[in-house]
Amino acid sequence: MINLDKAENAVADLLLALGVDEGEHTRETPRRVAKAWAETLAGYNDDPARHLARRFSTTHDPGLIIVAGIRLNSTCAHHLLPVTGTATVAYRPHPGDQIVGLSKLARVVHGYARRLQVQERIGHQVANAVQEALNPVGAACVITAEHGCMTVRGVGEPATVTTTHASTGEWGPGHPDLQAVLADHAASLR
Ligand SMILES: Nc1nc2c(ncn2[C@@H]2O[C@H](COP(=O)(O)OP(=O)(O)OP(=O)(O)O)[C@@H](O)[C@H]2O)c(=O)[nH]1
Ligand SMILES: [Zn+2]
Repeated sequence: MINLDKAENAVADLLLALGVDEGEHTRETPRRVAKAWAETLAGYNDDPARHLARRFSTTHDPGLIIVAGIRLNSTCAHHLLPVTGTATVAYRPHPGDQIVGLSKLARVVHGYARRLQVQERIGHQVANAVQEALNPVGAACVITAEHGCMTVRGVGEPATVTTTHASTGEWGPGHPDLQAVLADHAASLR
């Protein structure tokens, strides 16, 4: 849980250390930044898998379920800079198994993204949470994101985006369900 007062003091120290003072514009910046970090790291207050607890039964084979176009806002653990992009989450229940509400798959992504993260790990955490909760044939999380640490500093490659694939269960790279997931993900980026 973030300590707002300590974070505020630390940001005030940071501005001092950087030797910057923009008068009225930076006077309340330490408090603003502390509150912004509390929002950005809200995922640490959450067990994202809890969103998968409410289940619905089906009277038919639910087939392959893909939620594409989920907004991803995260923070690079190495540089504390934004990672922004799009996630796709998919799973294939066994016929007769229960399903979850579609919004919950986006909530799981948000819960893991709102932490200091590495893109590959977000995908693994999301796919594993779905696999553990529902024990489907397979689950996947595909993410395409822009890393501020590559676009606005450092190597300075503003056009780069990174795509990562995480899959569990029976879904290996050549699996037709996973190919369908990747196609939906690509379509969601257009
Ligand atoms: N695999 C992976 N690497 C990441 C991610 N986010 C940032 N990085 C990389 O983390 C690395 C940190 O490398 P360092 O050499 O320790 O840091 P640096 O000197 O700031 O590196 P540059 O970014 O190359 O300037 C960089 O190559 C980043 O591109 C991520 O989500 N996944
Ligand atoms: Zn980084």
